[in-house]
Amino acid sequence: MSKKRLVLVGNGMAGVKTIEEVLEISKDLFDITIIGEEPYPNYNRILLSKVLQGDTTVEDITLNDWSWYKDNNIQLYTNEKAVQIDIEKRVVVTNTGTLISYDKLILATGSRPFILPIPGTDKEGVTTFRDIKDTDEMLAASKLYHKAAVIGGGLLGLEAARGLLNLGMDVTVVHLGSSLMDRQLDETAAALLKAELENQGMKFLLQKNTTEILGDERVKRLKFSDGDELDCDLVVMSVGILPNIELAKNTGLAANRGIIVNDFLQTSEPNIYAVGECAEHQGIAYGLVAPLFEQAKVLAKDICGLETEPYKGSIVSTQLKVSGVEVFSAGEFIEDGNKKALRVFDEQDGIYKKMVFYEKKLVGAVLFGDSREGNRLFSMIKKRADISDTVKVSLLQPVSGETGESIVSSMASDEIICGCNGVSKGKIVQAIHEQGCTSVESIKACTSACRSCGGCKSMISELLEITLGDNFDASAHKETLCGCTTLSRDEVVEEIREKKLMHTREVMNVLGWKTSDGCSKCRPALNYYLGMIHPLEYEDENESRYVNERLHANIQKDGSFGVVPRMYGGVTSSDQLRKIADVADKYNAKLLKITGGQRIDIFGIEKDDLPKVWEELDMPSGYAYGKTLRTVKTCVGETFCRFGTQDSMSLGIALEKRLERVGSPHKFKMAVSACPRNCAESGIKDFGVVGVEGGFEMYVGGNGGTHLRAADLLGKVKSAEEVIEYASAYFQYYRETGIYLERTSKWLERMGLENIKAIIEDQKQRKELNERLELALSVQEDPWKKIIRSEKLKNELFERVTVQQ
Ligand SMILES: Cc1cc2nc3c(=O)[nH]c(=O)nc-3n(C[C@H](O)[C@H](O)[C@H](O)COP(=O)(O)OP(=O)(O)OC[C@H]3O[C@@H](n4cnc5c(N)ncnc54)[C@H](O)[C@@H]3O)c2cc1C
Ligand SMILES: NC(=O)c1ccc[n+]([C@@H]2O[C@H](COP(=O)([O-])OP(=O)(O)OC[C@H]3O[C@@H](n4cnc5c(N)ncnc54)[C@H](O)[C@@H]3O)[C@@H](O)[C@H]2O)c1
Ligand code: SF4
Ligand code: FES
Repeated sequence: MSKKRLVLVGNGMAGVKTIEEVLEISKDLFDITIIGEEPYPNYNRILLSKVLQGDTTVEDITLNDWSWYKDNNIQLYTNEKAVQIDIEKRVVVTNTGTLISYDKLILATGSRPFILPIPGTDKEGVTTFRDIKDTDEMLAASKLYHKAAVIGGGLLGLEAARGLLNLGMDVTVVHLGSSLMDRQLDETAAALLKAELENQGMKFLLQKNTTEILGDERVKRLKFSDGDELDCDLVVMSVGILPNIELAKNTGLAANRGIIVNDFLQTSEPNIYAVGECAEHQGIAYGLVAPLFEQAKVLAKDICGLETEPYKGSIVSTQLKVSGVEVFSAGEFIEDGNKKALRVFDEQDGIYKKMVFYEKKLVGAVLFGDSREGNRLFSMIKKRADISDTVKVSLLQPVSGETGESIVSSMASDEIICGCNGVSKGKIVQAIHEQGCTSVESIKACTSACRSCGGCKSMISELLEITLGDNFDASAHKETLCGCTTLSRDEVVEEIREKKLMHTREVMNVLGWKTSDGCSKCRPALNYYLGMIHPLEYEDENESRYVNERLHANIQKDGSFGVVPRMYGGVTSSDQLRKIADVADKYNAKLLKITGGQRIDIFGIEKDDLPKVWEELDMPSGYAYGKTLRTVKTCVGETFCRFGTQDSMSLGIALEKRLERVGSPHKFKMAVSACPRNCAESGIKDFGVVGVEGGFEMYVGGNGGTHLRAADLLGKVKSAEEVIEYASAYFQYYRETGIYLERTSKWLERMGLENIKAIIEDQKQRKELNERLELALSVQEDPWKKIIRSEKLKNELFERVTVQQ
């Protein structure tokens, strides 16, 4: 039987993926020809962001090199554009006059960037970000010019802006709406994202409508509808995309925004198909690879004559590829009358998680700051899983206990695990069984999974564990510090001590980090470990800290900040209250609120006003944002209460003054109650003290948050001095052995209460722990005062973005 002629127009990601799927079904069905306008073999467009950001090179993003076409007998025309289709004769005509006959024709012409219809877009220095040529243009411009304006604060614009920052440019993102990534994030997540990117050095002009690009030959300035202007010598236009449908339209195929296709990717002409960004299915033209790869699978089967499920549309998820930022969005992420949201917002650490439910189903999610659960939530959204028997908030916790079985194990074989590269669970399992893969790295090499954004890594690890069963070598799959290294927390800490490493960069270089900059998980963790190991020598890296810690205040939903001054033991004075009231009035505070830790939170302070507020308060920072001692809650105790057996306030104040400021793996809360009635809730604190006849009982590992845990009895002592000595030793032991971001409740369970007790009760070890803590405490100073004193710090942290009028 003679082969049929299959022609593909568009040598991009969706088209070539379809050909790969066809070849996998059979190499003997078709004589294949591909026409591509770009001069390259098929490459991974997604990774252009990484090329611009300096994480990889153009050479490394090729998906199928020239030899692949040859080996598969594919006739390839590059640098050639299909300009006409003769439906009667079944011939494609290219711009060079080449005639190519087909039996089946696939159009995969992708999209082109939308160019704003304003004067000046033809000036030198105005570019888009779509292909290798654009990327090269930006790389070259960064060597000659300094000020870049990126128009459009969507995924593409932000990834471009991060790349240009990495190239040393001064970058301003000009965005039409009031919040970034408005197609993927709600306002809260967008505000957190903006704050994080500002701290990386990106500048923003929101709600700015660009009306003209000014300059002579080359761009000099942008002009906005409100009359403002912005100097720039490079403009990147990233305001969305438009499907390439001209060829289809000229041929008379039905088209709307994209080329209209049915559930088998057929156009209005029986032998012509469309796939990828150029195709419109049920009114949607997708702009992400995962849905395009799903289409490719259906199309390949159909075209090869195999029975296939129809394509019914896709639910999409996105992740921003900017190092140091974890953002995930999937499905319907905005609530309305019928769709209800569940939000968890850890303001201290800038972690925000939102799930949107419709009836008994999870239909959307937004994660900021910690996106580990993204893949699992996405899988549940896609499956429309019934979650009526699940405690909803537990969906945000790692799989175990309440959430039941692992999502990966319940996935069907043809479900996609790596969306970026279209790799299914079945293909990965096959690689494990047939090619002996035992690690994510080998899976990457054998299947291409995990080669792009890395978002599928945890699922691949889980699949390896499930598939290899008893043969799974846990030590080979130990919990690494993060994806940038193969080392665990303990190994990294040991290496830092042994090799006397002093900077985060040095750790990354010497210990062979896979990324040049680390990520949002390892940078703050390394900063903590280095400070804990070298308390006197290490210079804290503010830029490695989370946004609240960097700015020493708590960012709020509306972008303003909450300020919490220290009130030792929850005790205040009329003088302090007057100052707080004055500051609140003067800086238009929106709310004054008594916190759970017995102090006052002044909400609604603008970022630029923070140093003035601190100066006028003239009180120490309450570290309400820090991974350190937060508060020591006290009851009034024997001073006023008739049940009180001990002076709880004095002890609370002494403990707070002793332990404040020094960093710990996570926040640390304390309480002192003067009798077993326990009014200060000592039983749910990291370290709680209860006054009893003849002394004090000390309780540890309590937690009153999401994972409620009653504290365990550490022991009983006679005097307040002994409490301070034990508490200090306990705190230091946690500092030295805790995993960054591990609360004491988890730490205690991991280490074992008896083991901890043995250390703290040993007089010699207790003394040594106290001495080491003393050393760390000796170099602490109040951060608010430090910033107020230093013009340089003030400028770095609170500088305004200036707009030329
Ligand atoms: C910088 C960047 C980063 C991205 N990051 C992500 C990401 O992280 N995750 C994600 O899911 N998606 C991402 N995307 C989107 C993703 O790359 C696209 O969705 C995907 O490449 C679309 O595939 P396609 O085959 O439909 O189109 P394309 O990959 O654009 O391929 C179309 C090809 O057809 C050619 N062509 C067009 N017309 C003709 C013609 N008449 N004759 C011959 N050839 C023609 C074009 O030159 C092009 O090479 C990103 C896009 C960019 C630009
Ligand atoms: N990580 C990823 O998944 C990733 C990365 C890059 C690109 N992409 C894809 O590539 C495609 C293109 O990305 P994009 O960011 O250009 O598209 P987009 O449509 O997602 O975002 C464009 C943004 O520009 C804004 N905008 C529109 N008009 C404007 C104007 N006049 N001035 C200023 N801002 C304006 C919009 O509000 C929108 O937020 C999308 O399909 C996207 O999904 C994905
Ligand atoms: S804990 Fe005891 S001493 Fe303290 S306030 Fe309550 S009843 Fe009084
Ligand atoms: S999902 Fe992006 S690399 Fe796998």
